Amino acid sequence: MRQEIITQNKLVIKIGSSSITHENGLIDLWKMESLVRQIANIHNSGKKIIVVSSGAIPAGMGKMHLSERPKTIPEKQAAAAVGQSTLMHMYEKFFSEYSITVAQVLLTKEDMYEETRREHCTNALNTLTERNIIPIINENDVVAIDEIKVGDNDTLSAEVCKMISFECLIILSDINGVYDKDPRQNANAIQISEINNVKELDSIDAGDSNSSVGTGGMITKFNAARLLAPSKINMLIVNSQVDHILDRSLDGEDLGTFFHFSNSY
Ligand SMILES: Nc1ncnc2c1ncn2[C@@H]1O[C@H](COP(=O)(O)OP(=O)(O)O)[C@@H](O)[C@H]1O
Ligand SMILES: N[C@@H](CCC(=O)OP(=O)(O)O)C(=O)O
Repeated sequence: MRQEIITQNKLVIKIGSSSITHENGLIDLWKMESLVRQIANIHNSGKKIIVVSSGAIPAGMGKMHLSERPKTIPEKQAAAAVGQSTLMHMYEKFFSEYSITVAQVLLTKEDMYEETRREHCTNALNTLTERNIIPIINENDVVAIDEIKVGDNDTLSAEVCKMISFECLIILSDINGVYDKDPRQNANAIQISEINNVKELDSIDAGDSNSSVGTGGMITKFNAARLLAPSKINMLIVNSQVDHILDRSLDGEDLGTFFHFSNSY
């Protein structure tokens, strides 16, 4: 079942904040460089890639020397504004080493759910990928206040994957995959290799994030899975810190948790 990923050529890769930042929010250059190199290599192999990257608020937090994640809306907006440009600057720098052009795409909830805007957005993303440019998407946190926010990039990346009919969403996280309960709270938690039906999610204890930079934990990853299942789109959650994680996952190695939805639902 897992082998199906080998033949999938249209991938959305979602990068969680912890996969590219230090706990203090500043960009972790080794982590980002390693992920960019792997993504560039997959891109060179001919697959279509869209990146959804978190990290603007932590990066802004780091650059503004804030000791903790901002709580008020204006502070979050300010941190996102500072951090987003830092994030893109670093992606530009690393991808340009492999002669790959990237494009910043900032989305709001209306772009996902309002028909005309959704269509415009789909056209823009298709044009970029057809021209071999890698779109790097984030929520537009500077203008999206709580009531009009998607709120987390697990959900956003699933919506993007559906919108452009890509085949698989790969979520790069700080954990090896899904466990039957949060392994950071339960030492005896057992990892799950494959989920074949969305109903299986109901019996798993999905908790919130435990890190200073993450949003939503496993709760929002399960939301993403529930969005993808009816469209028969697969999903994979893997630990971004495992050596050569993307290459190995795309070779069909049994890493992380594979949500095999293409034949189910
Ligand atoms: N059942 C579960 N299996 C695995 N991780 C879980 C589970 N429930 C909660 N979590 C938490 O979800 C976290 C990953 O989500 P998050 O903190 O948002 O990080 P990221 O932004 O890197 O995806 C894990 O570090 C873990 O603490
Ligand atoms: N849009 C926010 C990211 C929100 C989010 O979902 O974060 P994460 O749980 O680290 O993927 C930012 O750029 O900081």
